[in-house]
Amino acid sequence: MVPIKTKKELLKKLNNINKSNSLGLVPTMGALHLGHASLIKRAVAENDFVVVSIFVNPTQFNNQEDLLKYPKTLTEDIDLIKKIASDIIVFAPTVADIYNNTTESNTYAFNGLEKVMEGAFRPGHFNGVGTIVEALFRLIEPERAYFGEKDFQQLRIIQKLTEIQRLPVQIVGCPIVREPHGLAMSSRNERLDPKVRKKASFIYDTLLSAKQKFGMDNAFKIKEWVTQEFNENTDFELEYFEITDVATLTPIQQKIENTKYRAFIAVFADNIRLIDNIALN
Ligand SMILES: Nc1ncnc2c1ncn2[C@@H]1O[C@H](COP(=O)(O)OP(=O)(O)OP(=O)(O)O)[C@@H](O)[C@H]1O
Ligand SMILES: CC(C)(CO)[C@@H](O)C(=O)[O-]
Ligand code: BAL
Repeated sequence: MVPIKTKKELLKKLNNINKSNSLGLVPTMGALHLGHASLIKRAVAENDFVVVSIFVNPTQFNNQEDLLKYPKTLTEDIDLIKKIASDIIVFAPTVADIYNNTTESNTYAFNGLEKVMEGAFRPGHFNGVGTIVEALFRLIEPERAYFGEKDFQQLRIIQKLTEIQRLPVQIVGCPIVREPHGLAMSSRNERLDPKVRKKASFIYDTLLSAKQKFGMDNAFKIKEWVTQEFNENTDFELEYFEITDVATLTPIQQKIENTKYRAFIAVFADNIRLIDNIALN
């Protein structure tokens, strides 16, 4: 399995596939783990052909250190993909090939979705994500594309992107895969000190307790409780905790009748930023 390095080569490969075959796309930034594997397996089960893209997209990073230190493990990534299916097409282009040396993002209006949580704390992030995902969709023209609920807000952004840009692709959301102690799998976990990584189950434990308390308390009280928990824990620094109406991802303070809620969290551990989320009802 040899990764395809250029758009031109990829188009040549895709042109050899009969148009009656379905094509699934799994966009990633590499350093693959079992969370990615679950997306790839689902794509393989639901499509005749699958493309996995591996591209650390510079325009979605608002922090240069985060970009420079992003783990890169292409050889191991290929091994993981090969074990799932030998005919998966791996697309691992260079920045120059994708952006033609102008690393500018498009500007999108995602109906306010881009202004809360990840959008608020990572300025320009969703414009960068939209730019690369739109470029991949236009290049590859998949019938289905697979995204993880670990990045739940991103999943919603991509659904909005396909709507506003009229991109004919079905977006498939996949459940969060966790490490044995509950920490959501993430490529950035590789950068954690092993001791801190073990302790980071604290993040998911907090979400589980918040879910339990949410049955009895209001959103404001839960937020106060979570803030207090993090104030007392010196290993982790809370960036945000929000309870949202899952239909709009608008943060709420009070419960509203007949509404589904989801809680979102972003935390720094060892200067590494981790996110997670949970359905509350
Ligand atoms: N634990 C997980 N469970 C399910 N899907 C996941 C998980 N981790 C990542 N994904 C999904 O895989 C796709 C590619 O994600 P990406 O390559 O950024 O990996 P990542 O582990 O999220 O890395 P990081 O959070 O460190 O950027 C995204 O759609 C993402 O939501
Ligand atoms: C969707 C994506 C591959 C775009 O670079 C990235 O944001 C990710 O890995 O979640
Ligand atoms: N997994 C989301 C991509 C990012 O953190 O930039």
